[in-house]
Amino acid sequence: TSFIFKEVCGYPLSIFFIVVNEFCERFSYYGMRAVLVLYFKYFLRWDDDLATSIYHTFVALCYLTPILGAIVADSWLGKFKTIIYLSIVYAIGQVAMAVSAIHDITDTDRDGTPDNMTFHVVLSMVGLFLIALGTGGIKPCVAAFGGDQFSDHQDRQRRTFFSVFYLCINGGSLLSTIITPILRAQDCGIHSQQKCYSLAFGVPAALMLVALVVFIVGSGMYYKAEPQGNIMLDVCKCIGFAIKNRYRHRSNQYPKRQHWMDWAEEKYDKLLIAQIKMVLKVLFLYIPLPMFWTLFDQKGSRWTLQATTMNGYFGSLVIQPDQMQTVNPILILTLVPIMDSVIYPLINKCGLNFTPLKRMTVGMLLAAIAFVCAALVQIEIDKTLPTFPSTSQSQLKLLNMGSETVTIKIFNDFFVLQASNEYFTFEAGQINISVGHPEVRNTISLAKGQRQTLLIPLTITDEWLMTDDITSKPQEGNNAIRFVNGMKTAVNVSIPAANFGLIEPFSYSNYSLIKNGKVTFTLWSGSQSCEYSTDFGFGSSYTFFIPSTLVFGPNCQESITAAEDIKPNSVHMALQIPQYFFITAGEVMFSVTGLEFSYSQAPSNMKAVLQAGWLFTVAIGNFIVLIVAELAKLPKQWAEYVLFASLLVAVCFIFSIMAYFYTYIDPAEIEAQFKKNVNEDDEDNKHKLQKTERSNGKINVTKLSYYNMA
Ligand SMILES: N[C@@H](Cc1ccccc1)C(=O)N[C@@H](Cc1ccccc1)C(=O)O
Repeated sequence: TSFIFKEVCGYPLSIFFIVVNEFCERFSYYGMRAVLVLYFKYFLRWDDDLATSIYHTFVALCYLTPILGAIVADSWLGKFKTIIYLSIVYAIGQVAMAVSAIHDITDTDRDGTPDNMTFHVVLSMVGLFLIALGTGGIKPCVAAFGGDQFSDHQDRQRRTFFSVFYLCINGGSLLSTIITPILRAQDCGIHSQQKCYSLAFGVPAALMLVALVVFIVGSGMYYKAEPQGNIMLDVCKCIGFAIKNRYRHRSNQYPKRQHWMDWAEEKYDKLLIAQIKMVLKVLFLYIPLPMFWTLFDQKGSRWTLQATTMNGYFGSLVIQPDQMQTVNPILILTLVPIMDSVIYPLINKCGLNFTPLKRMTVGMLLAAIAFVCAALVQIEIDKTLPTFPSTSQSQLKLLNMGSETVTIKIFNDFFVLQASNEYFTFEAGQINISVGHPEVRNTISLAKGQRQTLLIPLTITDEWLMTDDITSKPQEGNNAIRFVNGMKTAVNVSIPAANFGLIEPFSYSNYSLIKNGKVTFTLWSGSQSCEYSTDFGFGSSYTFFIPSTLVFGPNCQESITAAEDIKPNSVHMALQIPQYFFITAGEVMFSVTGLEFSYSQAPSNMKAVLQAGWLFTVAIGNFIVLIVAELAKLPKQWAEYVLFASLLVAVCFIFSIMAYFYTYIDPAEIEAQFKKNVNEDDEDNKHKLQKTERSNGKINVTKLSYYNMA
């Protein structure tokens, strides 16, 4: 097809539209993904399990649909039209998501909650399906279409293009993962104000429309390779015939052929057979690759969970656990230029031939190192975690509700108690406690596997109270807080985000989860009130004790005592930076190189198909996470990290052997030779090829015979 070819600094101008398109599309995808689980949980009101399963199913679907997009592009519509049509599908999906998040549409009673949840669920599921079809479908086409814009001699420029392409992906995803959570946190609505998911999905929808418009604007400048018929069907038929023919000629009387695909020669074009061999060779090399993604994709799940058990205070800045993920695109934006302009040229200068497959091998090793770092951090975290009772043990803490100190005797040990912060561990089911002078004795039954607090009353002859305490770290960096009322009157405790309710005299509230930062509690007793402020870190649990002597006034700061049930997270989130550094350095070496490798080693009519094969390794990697985590079931998280690191090192070893035997090819050169020779007889053909071999020394005999040209 005809197109206007313009070059800027040796690069086709058309790639400008392609990289801007990719920037907007990735903004759209990652922005929507950043708030998806919260949308399920808080808008659609799904439980955690359903929300995470639907989320992972969606992500997996996004990496399976590239196969569909690639087949349509390479066999039928061509990459350009496939990108246009599937981008429209994608944008419709994003708009459907934005509309599904407008609560006012079905909020007939105007109470701020949707009244017809089915409408919102169905619309958002249709939206997600269209998005998965769109994003996955265009993904292999956009990268390959970008590669198509370069001519055969522009290898260096094409490599730079793939690096810039990767930078745009990460620029877009970085911006959107920062912006959409902010948009979601705004309040919006027509009749009532609610969290603004419609805006958080609306902006990605708008960016997808921008991506589409930018791509269409560049239309006249693209080189558009024509699809060459239903290539995938031909490939399948050709492979099927080769297998059948080989089976038919299995007896020793038939001479062996160099490659099993050569058994298709009786019926199929030699060029097609050669192209299939190229694809199969690369696909075979892909077999170990999913293991890299298995580790890579855990930064979104396991590493974020790890961050929830860490301290996120960076001076006055507080980093939330899921915000640590933005370290990845930030590092990509710095590492890709450093690698391209410093590290790789330096390695070249040292005379080392750092081939794509060697880079990918090093990338895998770096990812394994990242997991060893994660394991070391986990060991540090584990040291700070409380020791919870085993199923045969009980733990007990004592809290003196009176103002006088009391002497307590448990078995034969004496304790002088104001308020205790410590849990004592017991193997026995019952313990004898003697309190005060003269002694009051009591036999306490303890619950196995539980933590409990014994509230010793003001008058020790009164009834003794036992509370059940929290036995796991609060999730997602929250703090679990409760109040014990030691007063003779009921007290109401509230904060803007929670109400602990009315706490009866000598009793206690349930735990409430609150975020980190400074919190001011307001305590009410009748018309009297006072305020108590305190700072919370991440992942702690406290029991606040309101003493009988409390005097209501402007503040009750001095009177209330805090018993620490679980210490706040003390290992700093900055310790995760080395693991992020290594996994991202690994990603640059593995993923950026792999993207370009998949393009450069693919025959011209199957470029998108090989890109889809590359993305398929991501989908398989995600499934392996589920399988290994389910099968291994290791009691310690650090051991699981070490297991994944070891598996990757083993896989990396196998890959390096496979890579050693891989011979790089120039598909364009091989295809050109086939086309040149198509009408010439065998003798003439051989003669010409020998001449080529002598003149450019690039194509070697093994390669010619492998592709059956000689
Ligand atoms: N580094 C990632 C982008 C990212 C952004 C924010 C949080 C985590 C990751 C990236 O470049 N992704 C690329 C390539 C890729 C990586 C993994 C699986 C499939 C593709 C992308 O195209 O999204």
